[in-house]
Amino acid sequence: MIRIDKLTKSFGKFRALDGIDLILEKGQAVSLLGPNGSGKTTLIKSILGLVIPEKGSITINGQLIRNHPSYRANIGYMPQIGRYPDNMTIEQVIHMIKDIRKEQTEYDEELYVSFGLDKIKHKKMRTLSGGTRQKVSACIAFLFSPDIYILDEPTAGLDPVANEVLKDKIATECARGKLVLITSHVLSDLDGLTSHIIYLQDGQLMFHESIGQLQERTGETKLNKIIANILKNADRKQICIS
Ligand SMILES: Nc1ncnc2c1ncn2[C@@H]1O[C@H](COP(=O)(O)OP(=O)(O)OP(=O)(O)O)[C@@H](O)[C@H]1O
Repeated sequence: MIRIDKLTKSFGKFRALDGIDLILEKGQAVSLLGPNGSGKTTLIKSILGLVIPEKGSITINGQLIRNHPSYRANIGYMPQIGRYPDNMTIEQVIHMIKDIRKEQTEYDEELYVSFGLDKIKHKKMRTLSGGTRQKVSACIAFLFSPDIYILDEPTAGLDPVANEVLKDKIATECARGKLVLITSHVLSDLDGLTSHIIYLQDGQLMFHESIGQLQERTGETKLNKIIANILKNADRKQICIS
């Protein structure tokens, strides 16, 4: 579904992504992990066409994205921090987004209702808490039922109930054959949800494996233990080599 070949992006002399190769398939819930500054957002922005790589290519459903900008209509994006006009109400923001795609007449408003946004739709965006803004961002990402969801720290600021609502929604969409790419620093939020892990370090791909493979390799079941185990062993190898 998404194929990334030798993707390289520098900001000045600094290389943020260094020859990344990845294949992501439909029905997968892929967690994109790595320390601060490892290149996760740059990779996401490259897929969204918001960052132009200097080398390499990204293909979605067999089409090179640089030649087919319309591919973006098939991606639901939830940014780390959603920015909306302060004086608009929740309802007005949702209407504005729907208006952008007049040709679409059916919407997925499950999250709008499950999050209870329908009950506070007359509230202005500037009056909303951080978590409620996150809920609006999630609703917008899922509104047009795209085939691909890219969710950047989606659970940050959500209360435990909303967190579960969103996780259920992600699992449902994966079961329907959608591809979900998620970044999060809260690994416990990804437990039970993720089918594959991509781990970036200093702009390079450290590993890309299924949860099953990682559990077998480390003997651990929880994501934070799996990652800790791999990083500990990677450190040991480095110490042995140097
Ligand atoms: N527009 C830019 N100009 C210069 N450097 C940038 C730019 N965008 C990103 N970088 C640098 O590229 C590196 C990767 O940044 P990126 O935002 O992709 O990391 P990240 O893995 O998403 O980090 P975090 O976990 O903190 O969100 C960082 O060192 C960052 O400072």
